[in-house]
Amino acid sequence: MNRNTINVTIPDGLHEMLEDFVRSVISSKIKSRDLYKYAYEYFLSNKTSSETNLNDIMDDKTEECMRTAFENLDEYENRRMTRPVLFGDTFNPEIEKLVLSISTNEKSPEEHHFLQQTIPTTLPFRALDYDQIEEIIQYFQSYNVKSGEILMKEKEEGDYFYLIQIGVYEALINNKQVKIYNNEGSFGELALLYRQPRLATIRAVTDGKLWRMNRDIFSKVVRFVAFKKRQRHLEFLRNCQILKNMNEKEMLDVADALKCEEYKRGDTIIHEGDNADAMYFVQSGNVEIRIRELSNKTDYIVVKTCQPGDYFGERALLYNERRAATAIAITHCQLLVLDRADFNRLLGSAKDVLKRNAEHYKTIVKDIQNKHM
Ligand SMILES: Nc1ncnc2c1ncn2[C@@H]1O[C@@H]2COP(=O)(O)O[C@H]2[C@H]1O
Repeated sequence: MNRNTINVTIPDGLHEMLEDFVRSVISSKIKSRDLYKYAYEYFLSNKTSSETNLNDIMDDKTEECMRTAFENLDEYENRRMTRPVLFGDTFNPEIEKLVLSISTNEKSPEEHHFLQQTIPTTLPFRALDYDQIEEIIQYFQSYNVKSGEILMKEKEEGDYFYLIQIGVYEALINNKQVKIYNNEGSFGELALLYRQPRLATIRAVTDGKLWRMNRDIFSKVVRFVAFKKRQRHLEFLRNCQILKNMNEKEMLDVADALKCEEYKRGDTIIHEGDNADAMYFVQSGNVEIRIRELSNKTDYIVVKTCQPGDYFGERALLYNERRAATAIAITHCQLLVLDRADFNRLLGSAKDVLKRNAEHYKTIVKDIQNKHM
């Protein structure tokens, strides 16, 4: 063999992987300066999702949820989206375009309006913007149902996700009714999200009208929503002073762990004296931090007004104590919530920064109280 010849083996799939990446860069119009960042996120999300199978997502939390599901489907539905949605497929940011080759069907203005109003309130689609909702409306197809029709059967493979416009539907497990949908709600996403057999049978109790989306499109749309959510959280975290020493991977982990909560003006988010289970980042709106006033001159004093980018609720987690103050939404607010387990697992050295900042709280309260005297 010629001494200058090097024997190389090109792994199967390398060519396609690079080709997909290049196509994605071009179609997403990535600028030169963003190339590394984009590549990092692109390969990381592909890696994470291609390494994930049903066993990975069936962790303790999910298993516990599944068990609960058989007893109480409602409870499961409330909790099912509290963890990041993961799939066996590789994620491709090209789905951003949602160019999907299925026949779409025309909608009347009333139908369009119904979908426009209902989609954002449906769990799998909550993170979508107005434009994206407009885009996915076209992939819903109407489906008229007759009373008694079985829409899906327990233990069978999932085919469609359904959104209810009209009609009453019952969910049955082992022929026992576990839930009733009365002219609103959605069903059929669990089997599609988790690649598992249907957990329940759904039967129409009355004639009705549904909107449905097939498995492939649903999974693309939901992965797109998860991708968008991650991007949005990352963007927010990159501007957080307390996290500025974190590397990109650590920040991605935090981004995935965050859960978005909305509060109306006047809502109490946490209450002084309560046990603590999470900390909060203010994504939009303002939150007032109030402490009960013991001198009785006022009911409470305002120790801080949190702006977008600020955080609160970390102190009780840091010191394993009860809440030292009450937090009230003084405008409509969107908050990013990090629960206790993720706080302990993911914040690392950022906790030292939080501790240093929390050391000033007592002085701040004293200063304010002195001003009130
Ligand atoms: N001066 C302050 N004293 C106590 N808590 C404060 C103060 N300013 C802001 N806070 C926040 O209010 C939160 C109430 O819940 P925690 O005690 O978990 O954490 C507290 C802090 O994040």
